[in-house]
Amino acid sequence: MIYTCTFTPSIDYTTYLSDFNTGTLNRANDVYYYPGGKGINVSRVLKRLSVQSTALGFTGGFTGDYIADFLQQEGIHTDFIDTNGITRINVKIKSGKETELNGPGPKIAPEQQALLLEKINVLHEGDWFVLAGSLPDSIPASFYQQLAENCSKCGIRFVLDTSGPALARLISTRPFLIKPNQDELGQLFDTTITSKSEAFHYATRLTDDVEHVIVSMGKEGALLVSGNSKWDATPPDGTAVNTVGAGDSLVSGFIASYLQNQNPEEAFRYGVAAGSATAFQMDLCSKEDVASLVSEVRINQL
Ligand SMILES: Nc1ncnc2c1ncn2[C@@H]1O[C@H](COP(=O)(O)OP(=O)(O)OP(=O)(O)O)[C@@H](O)[C@H]1O
Ligand SMILES: O=P(O)(O)OC[C@@]1(O)O[C@H](CO)[C@@H](O)[C@@H]1O
Repeated sequence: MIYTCTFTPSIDYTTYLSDFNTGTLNRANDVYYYPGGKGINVSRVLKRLSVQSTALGFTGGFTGDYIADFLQQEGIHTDFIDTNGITRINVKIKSGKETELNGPGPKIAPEQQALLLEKINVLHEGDWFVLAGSLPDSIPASFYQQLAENCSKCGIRFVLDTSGPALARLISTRPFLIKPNQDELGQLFDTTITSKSEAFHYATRLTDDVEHVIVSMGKEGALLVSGNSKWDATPPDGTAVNTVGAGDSLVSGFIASYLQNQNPEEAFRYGVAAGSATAFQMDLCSKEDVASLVSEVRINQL
């Protein structure tokens, strides 16, 4: 079974307008209210790729109810913990350029943290635990470390897609897969990454601890380093409409394919196709979208 865990879910209030200016009134042409947060996106895409998962995490208030109802209507099993607060609304402005305004994560009390540990204690060998999105400062870093170490000890595949100090701290817990984007990888090494060769260089420095390191680089595609093997992917051509969730779709595509044939190169190809399929439309990709792009992903083994 796959469990995704989103500490900081959101409603993604996604607006389309022809022109956006700060310091004045703007009127949107179209608005959409998607359930968001990285782990939730992973669960949504997995479902579209015919893989069932349980979405864990912390939600609250009317926005939290909206997210849970939306996911349940899509046939996704949810098991959220109530925070007693209102889940954030993240604003995504599409006006040729993409501008994002993400709210702060929830305050999570010690008893709510304990509830999450209880839920995770039922996982067993062979399960997957996908910890994705920002991790609130209200929780001590030792808590995340404990979660991750429990996974490693029990033979649970731990997938980590977060950033900043939490990513730095959890690398040593031996995740199965991490997927920083190029900025997040740069932050990890206190540098700025501007090319794939630099990204390969830094990704390779993580392979003692991490089985598969994927670095996503937007329209430049992505790279995968697994042990001594390295692959570079060029994505299909297309017009980006909404890239929110593209990285999460890459993670979902990788997992969905890996479950079938345990082949990292094929999983990577499928993941990149899923990332691009999401980038090319308003909401997240469908299985048909991914199938139509997969042969257009160019993979080069180095
Ligand atoms: N403009 C684009 N054209 C083609 N493919 C794209 C484009 N943007 C993203 N992708 C695909 O999606 C993958 C992930 O994108 P990106 O690197 O932007 O992820 P991210 O920064 O983690 O995004 P998010 O946090 O919003 O999920 C890329 O590796 C690529 O395959
Ligand atoms: O603030 P975080 O947790 O870093 O990112 C949250 C977020 O931007 O990531 C998802 C896309 O990956 C969106 O659904 C969501 O709004």
